[in-house]
Amino acid sequence: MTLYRAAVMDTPRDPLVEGPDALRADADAGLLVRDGVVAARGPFAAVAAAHPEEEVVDLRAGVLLPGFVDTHVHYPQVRIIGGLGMPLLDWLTSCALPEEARLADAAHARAVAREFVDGLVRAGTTTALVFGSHFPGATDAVFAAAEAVGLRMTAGLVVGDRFLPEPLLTTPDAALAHGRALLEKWHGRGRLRYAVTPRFSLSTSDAMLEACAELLAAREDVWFTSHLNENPTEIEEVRRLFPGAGHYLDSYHQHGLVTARSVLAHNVHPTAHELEVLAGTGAAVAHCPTSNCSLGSGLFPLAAHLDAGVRVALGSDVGAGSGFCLLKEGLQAYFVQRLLGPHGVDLGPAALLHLATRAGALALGLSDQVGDLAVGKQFDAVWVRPQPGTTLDVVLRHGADAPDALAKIFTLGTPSDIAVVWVAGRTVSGPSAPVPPPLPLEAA
Ligand SMILES: O=c1[nH]c(=O)c2nc[nH]c2[nH]1
Ligand SMILES: [Zn+2]
Repeated sequence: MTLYRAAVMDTPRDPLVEGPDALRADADAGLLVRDGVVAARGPFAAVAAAHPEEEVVDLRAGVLLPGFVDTHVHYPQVRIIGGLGMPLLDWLTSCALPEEARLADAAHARAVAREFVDGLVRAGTTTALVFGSHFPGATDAVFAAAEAVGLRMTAGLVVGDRFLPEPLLTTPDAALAHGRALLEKWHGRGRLRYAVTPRFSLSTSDAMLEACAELLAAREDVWFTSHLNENPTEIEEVRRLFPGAGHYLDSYHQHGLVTARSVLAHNVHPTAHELEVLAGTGAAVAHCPTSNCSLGSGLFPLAAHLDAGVRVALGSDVGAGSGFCLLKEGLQAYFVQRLLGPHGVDLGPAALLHLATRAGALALGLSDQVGDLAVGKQFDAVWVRPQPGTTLDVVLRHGADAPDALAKIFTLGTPSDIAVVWVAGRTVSGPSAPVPPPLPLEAA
């Protein structure tokens, strides 16, 4: 057992519903961790007195937060982060899809999988819903990389049978067979789960979406993820391709793909009826603010989602998004709501923390395990500890109170300020993280 002593902040209650007081901030907390689980929590003096024999790890030089939960991120796109200046469909054609085709090469895919998982944990992400690759071998590689590091990951084979470059195309039968094999191998293994992942309606025929439905029905605890209402040109094209669908969401819903185990990314341009269906089914939306800004997709209507009762969490959407760190996504979400003026939601620091942690856990059906640091939860945590003398270090030393410190962390924090990351009590990034094996590049 280990007794961590730290300033701890988390949001077991929802600040978007209950207001800023929902931030739980303990200036000098003791968290006793046994077998990767928070076994006791309270004022440090009280927990230490009750467990005098435990080794104490003193983290008071920084702030301890729950591990971040990224609800939308693309594994094959790590190396193309930063492709600026294009709207969605141009960016896909000239930037993302050519790079994704390179994952046909197994050694390349393994290297990218390692870079991807490493990028996530260095940024403090301990749980992620991941778009895999169009290639079964490459998707297998990202599961293996996540398992090796210990990342809590839900992912799946990305499938499509139109719009894509030829090497990325598949058929409904092949998608089903490959998806089933990956699901049987990885779903429920350790912290890994499978998500049925059609790329987006634009790249999937009704027959492909029917194959997705068949795979989703294979096991009751399998997840579903895809894209929705990201860009006006995309939406228009989906309307043309699915004349029988009432709207974009309907192209999935008609096949039974929209449920409480569905996470749809973006939804920047929803109709009122789509919000109603999302709320009614319990499906969640992954809000990807840096991606939406970078591709010029639009300003996310968070208020309309919340008013309709739709669950929303954050996604980095790497590689259209500008990096893995959910602190940056939180800040960008805040900026976007400010730009919406009277139509924006007032996102205080507690709301940003919730969106980056517990909201993601809720969206992924994992809130009984992760998302906050209550007793009984897994010790998935990040220690924000800026290097002495950095601007974040300076402003934290002159902060007023806990919400103020949290606002500063979201404003200035980067992966280099995240000193240690734990998943289930084990260090996955930081000084004592296991050194990963060498890249298998010689196999190329
Ligand atoms: O932001 C996005 N990134 C993608 O890779 C993608 N594919 C379909 N739609 C998409 N949107
Ligand atoms: Zn995406």
